[in-house]
Amino acid sequence: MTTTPAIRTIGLAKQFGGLRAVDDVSLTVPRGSIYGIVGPNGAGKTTFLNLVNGIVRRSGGEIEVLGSRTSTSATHQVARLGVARTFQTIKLIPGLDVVESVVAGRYRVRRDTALAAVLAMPGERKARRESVARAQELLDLVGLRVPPRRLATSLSYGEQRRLEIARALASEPSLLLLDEPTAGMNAQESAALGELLVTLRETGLTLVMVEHNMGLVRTYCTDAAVLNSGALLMSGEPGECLDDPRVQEAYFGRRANA
Ligand SMILES: Nc1ncnc2c1ncn2[C@@H]1O[C@H](COP(=O)(O)OP(=O)(O)OP(=O)(O)O)[C@@H](O)[C@H]1O
Repeated sequence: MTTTPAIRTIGLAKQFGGLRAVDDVSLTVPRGSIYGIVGPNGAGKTTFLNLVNGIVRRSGGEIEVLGSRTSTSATHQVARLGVARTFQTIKLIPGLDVVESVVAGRYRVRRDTALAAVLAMPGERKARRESVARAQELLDLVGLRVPPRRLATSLSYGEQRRLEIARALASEPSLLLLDEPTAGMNAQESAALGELLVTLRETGLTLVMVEHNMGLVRTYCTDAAVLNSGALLMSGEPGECLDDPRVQEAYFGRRANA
């Protein structure tokens, strides 16, 4: 049984010029958790995710992902360890249909090459059939029931968010990082997403989610961390974190005491 955490940061720091976007953050995300990262606007939440998957390089401190030291790793190296990511702004490739959008996410596990695809070699045809079949399974898993040939960008916002998750899952990750997955969703869609996270966790995945929807964090996260001005304010059980007076103060300032 693996005992290394999904993510461990030690004194992690990122400066943009004079701004400390992430400031001395030491955090452990246990495997198998649904880990919520919350905090006011500009707290450093997205930057933290960007540091973990190598989109931005740290200014100081150390990062371990799935048992490997990744402090200086590039995004593709972190991806190869089994890390996938969705973004605050949906990033679907224009012109691709629903199934192709998911297949596009399989690059980490597909062994076929672009040349093989062009030549349509027998091995490539088999790999492609497998990729399409897996894409359809994943669309089912995320509960996206739309015609497979429908253009991805024609889906509703909530559907596109699900499609993004299916695409991220297509790389068969062990750790999925989600940046504000319910942004723009209504209450019903948000709750459905929460249920999806629970289902994904049951498959053995670790999920880390930056989220402004406190109800969702309280209901579905197993653990939470609160960032404020780049620093870790507290971490622990989600309800305890969200009800802590220091966290209320960070969110609402003096109004919390009024
Ligand atoms: N590439 C960058 N260059 C300069 N400053 C940046 C960059 N990325 C983020 N920042 C700054 O770092 C701080 C933290 O930003 P970040 O996006 O991580 O916060 P956040 O907690 O995710 O905010 P929000 O909840 O509003 O998305 C902000 O002050 C932001 O303006």
